[in-house]
Amino acid sequence: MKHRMPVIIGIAGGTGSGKSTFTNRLKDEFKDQVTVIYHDNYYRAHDELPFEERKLLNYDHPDAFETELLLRHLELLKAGKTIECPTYDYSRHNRAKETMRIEPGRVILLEGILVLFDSRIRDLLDIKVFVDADADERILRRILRDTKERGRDVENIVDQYLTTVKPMHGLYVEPTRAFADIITNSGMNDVAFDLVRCKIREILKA
Ligand SMILES: Nc1ncnc2c1ncn2[C@@H]1O[C@H](COP(=O)(O)OP(=O)(O)O)[C@@H](O)[C@H]1O
Ligand SMILES: Nc1ccn([C@@H]2O[C@H](COP(=O)(O)O)[C@@H](O)[C@H]2O)c(=O)n1
Repeated sequence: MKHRMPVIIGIAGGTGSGKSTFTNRLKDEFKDQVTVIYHDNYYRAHDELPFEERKLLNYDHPDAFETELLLRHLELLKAGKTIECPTYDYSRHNRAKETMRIEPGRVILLEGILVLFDSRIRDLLDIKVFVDADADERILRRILRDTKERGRDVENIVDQYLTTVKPMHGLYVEPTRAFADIITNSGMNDVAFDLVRCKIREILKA
């Protein structure tokens, strides 16, 4: 049977905006019919640096990501090939040893703060979503999440937010809203969810 190119849906937005919430709702709905790729898994490996230096790096600048690898992987998936996706360990600020095999599916969700930043990635996206939320809500959510799930303490989260997360958001994340086809005010917004859900159903039926 002829291979059909996967449709790639980019889900962008600031930290804590609700990207994963939105993505997970779609994954729950479509299960194995959609594949999720987390941009965070493409953070560069920094085995050459000790932990104390890795924790001070700027993780909100586009250069923090290995974009060439992500591009290559998206091209391979588009060509119907399987990829070995890297995985990331936030508690060590480094790429993990394990990789994840990803088979080419009909629909790929690509989620991350900067998935709409690079024009080469953007060109591979068929639908672009930007999840929006007020900065105060985002940082509060991040504090709760990162202390529970990413092995961080509040002092470190606040310091990182003020030195890199907030300024990079204004410079690199926020401007990509202009590229979005759909802007939603929350990952829990049912209308936006329904729009994307209908679109995916249509693609899977075709
Ligand atoms: N609309 C919302 N109302 C309340 N909590 C939310 C909402 N959206 C997300 N959250 C919570 O905030 C945290 C961060 O959301 P998440 O979807 O992981 O954001 P992102 O992937 O954009 O960083 C999670 O714990 C999530 O459950
Ligand atoms: N070692 C790292 C790598 C990334 N981050 C932060 O993750 C944020 C992106 O993930 P979201 O789920 O919040 O969208 C980004 O803002 C980085 O600052 C980190 O803290 N440490």
